Amino acid sequence: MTEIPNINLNNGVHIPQLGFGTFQIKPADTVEAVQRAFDAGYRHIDTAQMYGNEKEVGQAIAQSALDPTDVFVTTKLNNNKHSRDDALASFDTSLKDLGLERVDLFLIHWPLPAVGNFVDTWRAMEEIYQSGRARSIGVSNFQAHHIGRLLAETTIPPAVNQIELHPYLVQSELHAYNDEHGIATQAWSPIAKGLVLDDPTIVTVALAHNKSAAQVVLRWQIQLGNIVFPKSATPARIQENTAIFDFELDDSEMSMISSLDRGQRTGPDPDTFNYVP
Ligand SMILES: NC(=O)C1=CN([C@@H]2O[C@H](COP(=O)(O)OP(=O)(O)OC[C@H]3O[C@@H](n4cnc5c(N)ncnc54)[C@H](OP(=O)(O)O)[C@@H]3O)[C@@H](O)[C@H]2O)C=CC1
Ligand SMILES: O=C1CO[C@H](CO)[C@@H](O)[C@@H]1O
Repeated sequence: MTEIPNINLNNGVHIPQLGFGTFQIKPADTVEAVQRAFDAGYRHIDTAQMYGNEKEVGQAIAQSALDPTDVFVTTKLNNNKHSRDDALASFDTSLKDLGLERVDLFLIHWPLPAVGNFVDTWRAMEEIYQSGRARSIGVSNFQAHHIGRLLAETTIPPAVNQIELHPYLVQSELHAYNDEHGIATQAWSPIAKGLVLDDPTIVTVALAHNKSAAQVVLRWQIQLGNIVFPKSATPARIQENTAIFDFELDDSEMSMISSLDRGQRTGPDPDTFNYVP
């Protein structure tokens, strides 16, 4: 595998542009899956308090031959932890479960507009950042108007905005907004949970490059400058999803894939999602 490139975040921290997603990997399967990911060359793991597998991600890191500082670890604040005290306490629990002294990136998982306190939650994230125990802080599922409030009312700009983004939900405007404010875009469900893999345009481009549809979509993401962390519990796919740095899509192929946009979400709409467990 060619080396995975890094993206330089707005605070100078480097993040590998390709990582490994762990949503819906059962705790009992997580150590093995993450270990396979390390063996395949991934050095960036995306987890969340919500996924219930932080302990197992931590075990995989501890059991590997890697120095923990060589693995970029992201976790996310759960929706029922938005108050300052809960945010600080749950962050401590995440560190304990992961077995780490610090994480590389800590995100607010959802803005929860009806709950209405994400600006205060962000101030707790700033405290965590200032304590040095999260090398970077960011947001997930924030729309431009949510980020606008953070930029206007708080001190530290988010390093990333992690949003649903794939060929059926290209998010050009939000991506441009993130760029304009120096915020890196992370694409969750980068292959739309598999939904886009039978698309005839993607299949045609894949055939032209002798690559799989998933590899072509991930390559499209990389060339857009997005940070991706496809999830797979299948050993061959974990490997396959890394083989995306030995070919390039031309401008016309990039446009063909981007033009598949149909504003189709596979997950909740951030403006109306207010679920608190
Ligand atoms: N911030 C947020 O709100 C969210 C963040 N995320 C993060 O993003 C990560 C990725 O998103 P996710 O929703 O998992 O969706 P993905 O777009 O990564 O798709 C995962 C699905 O695609 C399958 N798959 C993976 N690779 C291939 C391949 N090469 N060929 C065919 N099928 C493949 C997997 O199957 P199999 O496992 O059986 O191989 C799985 O069913 C999550 O794991 C999580 O870390 C996700 C959702 C929301
Ligand atoms: O991270 C997550 C995994 O996917 C779920 C369903 O799409 C999301 O709600 C959640 O944010």
